[in-house]
Amino acid sequence: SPKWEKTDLTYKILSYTSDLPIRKVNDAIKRAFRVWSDVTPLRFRRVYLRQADIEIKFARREHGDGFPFDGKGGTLAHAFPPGEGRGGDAHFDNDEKWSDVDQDINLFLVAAHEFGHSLGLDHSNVSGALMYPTYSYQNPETFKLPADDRRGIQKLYG
Ligand SMILES: CC(C)C[C@H](C(=O)NO)C(=O)N[C@@H](CC(N)=O)C(=O)NCc1cccc(N)c1
Ligand SMILES: [Zn+2]
Repeated sequence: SPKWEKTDLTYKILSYTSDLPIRKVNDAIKRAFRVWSDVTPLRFRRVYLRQADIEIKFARREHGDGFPFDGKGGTLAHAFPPGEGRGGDAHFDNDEKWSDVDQDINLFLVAAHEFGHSLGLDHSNVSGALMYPTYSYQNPETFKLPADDRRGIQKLYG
């Protein structure tokens, strides 16, 4: 499966959700990247003006990549595997109710899952894994990367 051939990756946030303050979105995304940099040699740096490896945006319905979102529920977000151009990019469905700590859709958890895809991981069939296909809420304060996900990312970048 495709992987990044460099360890210093850049990301850029192109748009936001109105459900959360900008600083909380920035922080959730920063913490979601840290899930993966904590267990690999990968480093993530935010850029503001230049093009980035991983471009992040919130969008609804058709948003220019041929994979339209579907309104509230269903698909929450999607991300492209590593590569040039839109490779690595992560899009979040702006028709979801994004949350920081309570039970709506937790942005940190979804972003951590999407960035797994951005780094080259597919879905896992291990229930409880971050890369399991369906979302289940867990307290982001006590989040610990499950063993299956750590194994998967270290196989790619260990
Ligand atoms: C076919 C894909 C475009 C589905 C899409 C996904 O997997 N994106 O990465 C997605 O939004 N899946 C939902 C499935 C669902 N509505 O339950 C999901 O929760 N994925 C994000 C997610 C977040 C956090 C943890 C886990 N395990 C999954
Ligand atoms: Zn997924």
